[in-house]
Amino acid sequence: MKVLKFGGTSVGTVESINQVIQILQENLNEGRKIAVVYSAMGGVTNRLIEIGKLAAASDTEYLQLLKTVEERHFAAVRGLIDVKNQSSCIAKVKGLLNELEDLLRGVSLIKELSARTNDFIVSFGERLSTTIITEALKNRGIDAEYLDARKVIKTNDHFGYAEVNFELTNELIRKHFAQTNKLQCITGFIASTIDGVTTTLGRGGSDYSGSIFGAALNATVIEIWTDVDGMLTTDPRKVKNAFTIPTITYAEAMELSHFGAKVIYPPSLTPAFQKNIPLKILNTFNHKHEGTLISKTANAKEYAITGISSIDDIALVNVQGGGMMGVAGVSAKLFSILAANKISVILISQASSEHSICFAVDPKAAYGVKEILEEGFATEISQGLVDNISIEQNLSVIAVVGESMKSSTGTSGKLFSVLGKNGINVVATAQGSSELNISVVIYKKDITKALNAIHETFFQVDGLTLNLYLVGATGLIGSTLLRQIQEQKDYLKQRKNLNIKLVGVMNTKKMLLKEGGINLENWKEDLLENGEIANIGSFVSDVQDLNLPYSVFVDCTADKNIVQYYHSLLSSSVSIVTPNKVANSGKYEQYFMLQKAAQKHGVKFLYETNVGAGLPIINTLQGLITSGDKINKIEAVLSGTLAYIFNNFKVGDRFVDVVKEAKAKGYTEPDPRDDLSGQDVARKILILSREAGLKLEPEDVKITNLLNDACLNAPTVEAFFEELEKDNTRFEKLLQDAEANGEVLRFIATLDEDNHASIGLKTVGKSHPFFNLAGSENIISFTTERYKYNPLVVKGPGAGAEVTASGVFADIMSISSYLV
Ligand SMILES: NC(=O)C1=CN([C@@H]2O[C@H](COP(=O)(O)OP(=O)(O)OC[C@H]3O[C@@H](n4cnc5c(N)ncnc54)[C@H](OP(=O)(O)O)[C@@H]3O)[C@@H](O)[C@H]2O)C=CC1
Ligand SMILES: N[C@@H](CC=O)C(=O)O
Ligand code: NA
Repeated sequence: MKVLKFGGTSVGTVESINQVIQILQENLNEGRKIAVVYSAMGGVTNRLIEIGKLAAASDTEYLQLLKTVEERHFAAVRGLIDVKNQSSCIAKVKGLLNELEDLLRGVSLIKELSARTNDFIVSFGERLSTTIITEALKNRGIDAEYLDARKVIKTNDHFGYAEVNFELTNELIRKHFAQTNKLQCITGFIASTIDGVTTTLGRGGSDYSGSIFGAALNATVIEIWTDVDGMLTTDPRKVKNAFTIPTITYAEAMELSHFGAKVIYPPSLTPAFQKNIPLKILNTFNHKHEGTLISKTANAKEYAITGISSIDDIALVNVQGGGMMGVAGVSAKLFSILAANKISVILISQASSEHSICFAVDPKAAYGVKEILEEGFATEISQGLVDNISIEQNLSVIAVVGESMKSSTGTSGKLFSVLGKNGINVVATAQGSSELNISVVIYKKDITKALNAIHETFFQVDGLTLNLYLVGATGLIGSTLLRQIQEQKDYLKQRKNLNIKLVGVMNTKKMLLKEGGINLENWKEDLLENGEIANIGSFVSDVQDLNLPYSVFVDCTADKNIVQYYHSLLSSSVSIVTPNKVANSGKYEQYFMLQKAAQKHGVKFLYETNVGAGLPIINTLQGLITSGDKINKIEAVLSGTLAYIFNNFKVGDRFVDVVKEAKAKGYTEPDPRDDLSGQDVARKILILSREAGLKLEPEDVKITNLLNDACLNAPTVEAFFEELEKDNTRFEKLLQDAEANGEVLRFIATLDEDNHASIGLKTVGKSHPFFNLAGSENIISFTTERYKYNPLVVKGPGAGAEVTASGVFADIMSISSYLV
């Protein structure tokens, strides 16, 4: 024998009831013996409760609502049963509705609605749906019979949540089934007292009915048919990669549903669990899907956890007091007060110092709880043993559930690390000693982010996803970066199980954000066609409001204003990667604050390309410092542009043409004067000095500038080129003088032994290590305590789109390995 139970949505419409009939027909075709329990049509129970209340208030609107209930059931009859057979079913339905109407008239006359009457009113929901389905089955030639569960399920008179007399109920069910071979169509949710007064079975009522019948009949399985594909790893409305858990234990299912998984209400399935009858959660609307099998022992698990559930809205009550320490009985008293007042506690956490106990309750109950406790602990409060009962609202709880936690280590470590790296503050935590569940209380605003991050980390269904926001997307570095990511996408997916999802792009004119991701193949057209007017302030707030896990903000501009948003982004746990040097070369205080903000919020602020583009300079320097070395001196060629210019400028050439060439090759700053004025190199040596541990300010760097005032003050880049053309002889002379001595021109940055930073144009001879540089090559020589006699040297192309974008890309990649 198999017991099937169909919920409200499964019997909610003609189409869905047809699905139900098909499922039953398939079972019968296979020769299975089945019994079937039905809920009321979806929404009808609530409607009946509303109607009852209106009637008790003598509000005649109940009659209109009753009409809609009536119409819905008649429509079902018309849709399910052939015209020639409809009349007897219509008569039955009409009979029930008349009875209900009489009852409601009585309620409206006496203006009173007891729990007992309410149970009777709602019982019509299941009686109507089951009557219609039974007739529909008969109409299709199935030998079905209506069974009003009130005949066999016997309870006490706790109306609304009646308790079952199992001895009597089991006997009546068995007796009834022994007498009939017809397919039993059973009303869920309802029962009656021994005297025949209608009762209901409380929350999860129809599941409970299914379980009662399954247990009484020793069913091989109880199938709970609903509108989802079984129990999911987490809430699919919040996490799109949630998937069906194929097998789960009773205990896990209990835990998951205690913390909000709404598919079933396991306490109501206890009769089945006690008899070790497996349960299946199946989808009426996708009936070939395997669903979830709930049994005593589940199959070996692929993952460290089984599922994640959450309650969006909870409040924490914190009872605190120095006097609680070592005073026996405070928590006993606390929980007996809560129990006496029927306050249901979602989670409890007590510090081992016993200084405070906090517990989670429904937010609606929280202030009532505070009052009750203040009254209950009045003496302790007056004696100073309990000094504070406080409430914190706007919280959510997440429970990570799984029996495998018992046998594997590191689950909680991983959980807290995921939360930490995504800047999700844990307000309270509890772990059951059964090691079946770890619960964390977090701020409500972080719930979706937390569920996604935890789900991605533990299940890695579709790999881990970095959410990327790029400002400066249409620029040289930005667009090269997007092309490189696009080219590398498949490799990252296959080899690293990593996705880079471009969520936002922006330039000076437009901005575009898509939570689901912007296609890397046509992002430019998309931005142009669908982008809104650019506004960096609202772009940043959108990033913060989306609050996606593993977020990285990439600034590929040379803009000064964007930098003011860095701190706020890092504080919202968004990592930053940037080739833009402005943030790190402004006031020392700003540089320092950004470093601190990243550390504090568990995110990364990476800027390898600030110096020498993709060359590993910042990382090398950081490695030296963190491993305890001390920098004595840095000497470097740090401008790709100036290196290129002085490698290619020949006597007889126009200096301005070589500068234009460097620009065309993508080496210069958006405004090449930043390079020629020494500004760009000054920024770089300042950043290196700071990385080396010095608190230098921009004005501490001594600059020898290459440009005259006319060039510096030219209003546009074009006008600057015109001025530069006029200054050709000066550059030619510099070159001729150098060549006369067999030397070359090099723009060199130095941090000397006395911690003085300076930059300027120098001539170097053949024996100097900087003599042989080609193209846009940079060279950085670190003399340190450990590299005292022979400096550590990094050399290679230090500018250009490909090498810079790949340096930015490498920083993004290093964030991914830190986060996972
Ligand atoms: N070129 C190189 O070799 C290296 C460059 N860098 C650094 O990389 C950064 C980018 O350089 P590069 O790509 O050459 O510069 P580009 O001028 O080519 O690109 C700059 C991009 O930033 C956008 N932008 C500028 N201001 C804003 C703003 N306020 N809001 C939104 N978008 C803005 C521009 O938009 P729009 O397209 O609308 O103009 C453009 O897309 C610079 O900071 C540079 O110092 C670092 C190392 C090496
Ligand atoms: N304009 C810069 C680019 C790298 O920072 C340079 O020329 O080095
Ligand atoms: Na670099």
